[in-house]
Amino acid sequence: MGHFDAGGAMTAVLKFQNLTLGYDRHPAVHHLQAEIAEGSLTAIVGPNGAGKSTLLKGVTGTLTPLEGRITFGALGRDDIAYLPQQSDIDRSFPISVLDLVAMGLWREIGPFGRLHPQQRGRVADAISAVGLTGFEGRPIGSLSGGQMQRALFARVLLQDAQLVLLDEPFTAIDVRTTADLLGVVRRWHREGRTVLAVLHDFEAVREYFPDTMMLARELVAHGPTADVLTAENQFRARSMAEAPDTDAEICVRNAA
Ligand SMILES: Nc1ncnc2c1ncn2[C@@H]1O[C@H](COP(=O)(O)OP(=O)(O)OP(=O)(O)O)[C@@H](O)[C@H]1O
Repeated sequence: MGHFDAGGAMTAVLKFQNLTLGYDRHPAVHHLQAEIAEGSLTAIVGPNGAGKSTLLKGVTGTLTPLEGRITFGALGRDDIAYLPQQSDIDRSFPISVLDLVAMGLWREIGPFGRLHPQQRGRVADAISAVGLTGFEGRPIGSLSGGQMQRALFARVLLQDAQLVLLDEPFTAIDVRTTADLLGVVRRWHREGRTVLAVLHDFEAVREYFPDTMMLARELVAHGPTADVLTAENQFRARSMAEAPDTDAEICVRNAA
């Protein structure tokens, strides 16, 4: 479960090698070189449009690199649980909280499988762990934003993945719900899972996330949170993000 092997070397769960990701050949993340240690709890921060969500989409495989690559240590890509931004989720889909959460067992039961009693118990445990007992039959469209986020966390809990990706999990979520869900994140960390979370609240990052990666299209800094969240790095990130994007087409830097 540790970050380091017997020789003290870091065990990487994920490696970004000269990674460029983008849309229609317009890069959003440039030439990223970084490694994510097994069991680490890392916040991804940076200004709007910095490429944070794009990076997570690269890890899930939704986006194929324009250049460079992403490699997975001992893990396969199917050992990832991903919580997208709330805005990317279709709440009009007519399913209950129970069905949404039970989708976390999809790998075990397949698309049309029935839940065994033992699996029903695990679904109930996950719903209880996020404080949603009593909401099982509610259509997801009737939930508040915070209740929906609790349900999505329960689904991730059931997925039992070694790598957990969270995209702005606490945006527009109240203090109490955030505290409860941060408890779930700490549990994953204690269990030795690797967690990457896109966050905007630096106070929460300082308090709960030992490591931070700061992006502004390019990597600004990556390492222990106190070393990364400096005023100087924040200033650099802002000026990099505000600079006009001269990469109208695929970036050719380092290509020569
Ligand atoms: N589907 C898309 N098609 C085209 N461009 C996109 C798409 N999604 C994102 N982009 C662009 O890629 C860049 C990075 O976007 P991304 O969503 O990764 O930023 P972010 O750091 O997550 O920002 P925020 O903090 O605002 O959520 C932005 O310039 C954005 O406009």
